[in-house]
Amino acid sequence: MMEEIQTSESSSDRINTRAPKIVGNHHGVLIRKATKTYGTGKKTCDVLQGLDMTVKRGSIYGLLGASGCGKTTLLSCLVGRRGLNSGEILVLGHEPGSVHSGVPGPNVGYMPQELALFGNFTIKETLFFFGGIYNLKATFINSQCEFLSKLLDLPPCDRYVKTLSGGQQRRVSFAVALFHEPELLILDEPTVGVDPVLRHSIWNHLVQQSVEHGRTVIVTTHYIEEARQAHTIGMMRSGRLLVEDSPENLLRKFQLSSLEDVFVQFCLRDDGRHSTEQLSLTGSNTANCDSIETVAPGILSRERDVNANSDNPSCHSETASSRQSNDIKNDGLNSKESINFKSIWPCPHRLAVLIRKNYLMSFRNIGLFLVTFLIPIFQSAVANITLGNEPTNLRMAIVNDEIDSGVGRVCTNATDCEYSMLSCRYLRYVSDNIIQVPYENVSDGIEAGRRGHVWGVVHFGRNFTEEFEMREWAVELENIIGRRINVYMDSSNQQVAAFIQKWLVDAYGDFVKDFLRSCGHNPESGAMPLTFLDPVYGRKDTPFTEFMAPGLMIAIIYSAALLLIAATLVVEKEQGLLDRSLAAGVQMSEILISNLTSQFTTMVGQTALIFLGMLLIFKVPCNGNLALAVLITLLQGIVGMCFGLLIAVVCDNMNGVIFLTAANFLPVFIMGGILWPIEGLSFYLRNAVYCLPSTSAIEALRSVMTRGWGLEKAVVYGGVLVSLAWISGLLVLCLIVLRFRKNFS
Ligand SMILES: Nc1ncnc2c1ncn2[C@@H]1O[C@H](COP(=O)(O)OP(=O)(O)OP(=O)(O)O)[C@@H](O)[C@H]1O
Repeated sequence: MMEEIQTSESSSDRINTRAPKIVGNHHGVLIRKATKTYGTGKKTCDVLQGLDMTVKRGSIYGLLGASGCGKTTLLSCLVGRRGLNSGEILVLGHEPGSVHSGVPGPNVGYMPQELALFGNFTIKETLFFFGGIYNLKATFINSQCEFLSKLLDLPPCDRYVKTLSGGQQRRVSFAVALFHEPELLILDEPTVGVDPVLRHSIWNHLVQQSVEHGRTVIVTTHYIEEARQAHTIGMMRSGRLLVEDSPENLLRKFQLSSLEDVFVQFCLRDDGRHSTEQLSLTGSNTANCDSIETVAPGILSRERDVNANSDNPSCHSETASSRQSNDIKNDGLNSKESINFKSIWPCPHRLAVLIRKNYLMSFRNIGLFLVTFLIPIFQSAVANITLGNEPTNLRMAIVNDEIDSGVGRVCTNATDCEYSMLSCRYLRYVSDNIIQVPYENVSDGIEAGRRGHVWGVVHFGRNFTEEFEMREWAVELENIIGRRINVYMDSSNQQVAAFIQKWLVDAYGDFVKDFLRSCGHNPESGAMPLTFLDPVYGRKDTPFTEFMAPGLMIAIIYSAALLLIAATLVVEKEQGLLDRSLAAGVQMSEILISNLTSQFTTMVGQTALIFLGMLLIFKVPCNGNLALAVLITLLQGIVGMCFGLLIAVVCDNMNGVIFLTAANFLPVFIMGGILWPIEGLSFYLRNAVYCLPSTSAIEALRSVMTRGWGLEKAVVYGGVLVSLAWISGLLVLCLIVLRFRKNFS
């Protein structure tokens, strides 16, 4: 069946841009003196310790070893996802990552331990995604889909991956590694969670691939006995290969019936530092890494016993380096291959496939898609509804000693020029936002304030009106005190206290003017000789929302862009999707660009909605050029995306993303002048906050929206330039971190 398909889908139908076939090398994989370390300082973990490995081209190599001995690390080095600290690797005759290797790329099929599948894709879409990365033709992908469905007993190809059982998903993952018919298959535990019948058929297929098609297969498994079907078995322990031989030879030499027993024998010898013939076949090395806690089923307990019997688990010195040096020369390990700059340049067809994937993922998750747009609208609505409004229903205790009903001193609604109960007349001018609650005396009012029943006490003396009447000639201190309105405030809430204070002062001005008018005087004669005329910019009563709106809009767009891109990439990282894509030949720069592109369209939509809401629903004016305001906001969104990219390349899990996003938000926006003017900061801090990514842009947007300024003003073009500088700086930083992490991860 397989042959039929391969014949019918011959070369012209298949891969358009496969890497050139490697000729003249009889090794599928050759590794010499590989060392790999994780961490630094005291936390250093030596995972590979001078490991040597030889995999014949066209053979199946079963890599066995306890959990944590470094198998996955070794495989990730083979596919070019990690670099060695020292030592050398040749894959299909070339260094992984070199121009002609096709690894990472179409020459390798990599099945990581994680599922590494897009849950919202169908099986067919999954194959088409990876097929697109390899630039395969649709007819070939379709035929492979049909063939592998039968071979691996896959559900119908239009089933969504997330709806499949665990075992079915693993088979799809296996199919993804196989379907483009790579030269080299690297399979990290492909048979986990697969039933025995299917496991049998998978191994048969692997044998067929190697025997009939000359493909090289490296497979790790915890089911040691199934590895009997491999041509060579490598038994790995603590970052070294204990032995490398055919299963038959191993069983014969030890006169044992199971490979599991052979493995235990090797572990025992390793721990006992016995130099055996078998051990001398490979170059074994030095120190042990960390403790290996779990091992494969069946050998777990025995491995533990072995370790328990050993006083000193460190390992042997090497033996077979002379044999290897010949191999190294023959295989050209010493000649470093250059990494062509062109090969890391983004490739248009892969970019297109990645961008399409991003859009498809967004549309498939319709809930998330809607939330992506609704959250910014919701946030701006909440901010507009809750911030900047005047507080209402504020209870104030009124202690009016003028009132004495026993002698007829009661409040009236008098509006004429009569000096009578002026305290009551003043209170009529106090804003309705204040609820006036009469109290008998000042101490009761203050006690009510202490209990939180009122926001303060307004006290009028018994002779308030009389002293007010005498004001023209009242120069004695007691007259002045007598006409005072004494206010005791609960100033625990600075905003509320400030409002009440303003309303009481305003009420006094209105009261005096009205009284003077009723007495035939010019009302302005009682006004303060300080007048605020029409403002240069803004309005006399500019609401707080207008001050806050520019910062708020930037904050919403910036943080949404940051979180979305960081979360998307880190989730792909966590699920192994990123590793699989990179092993398929996708460049990290392509992943970054494709994410920037697809997230940009989302951000444009979010920006449009926020501007519509702010301008049309919440009536925030934009006195300047609207296009300029949108540009400044979008640039800040891109800054947020670049920050998100940086967070994604630094963090390996969502906890890190959440932590860094939260840590980033507060300083950027609170110090950036979104809620409080930065003029309120100390001199040094005020200059320092301009180094934050959003401070200048918020000022620029505020100047455009409220002052109507344009790009000719330094504040405005400064905001644009600072955003551009941050974008470039963050992208460069991303690339540096990526290079650093590739070399040191
Ligand atoms: N990114 C990393 N940073 C630090 N240590 C790591 C990292 N990845 C793996 N390790 C450590 O390296 C050692 C080898 O891990 P690796 O995943 O290669 O083992 P393995 O043989 O594949 O195990 P298993 O069979 O359980 O998958 C382990 O001790 C692991 O904790």
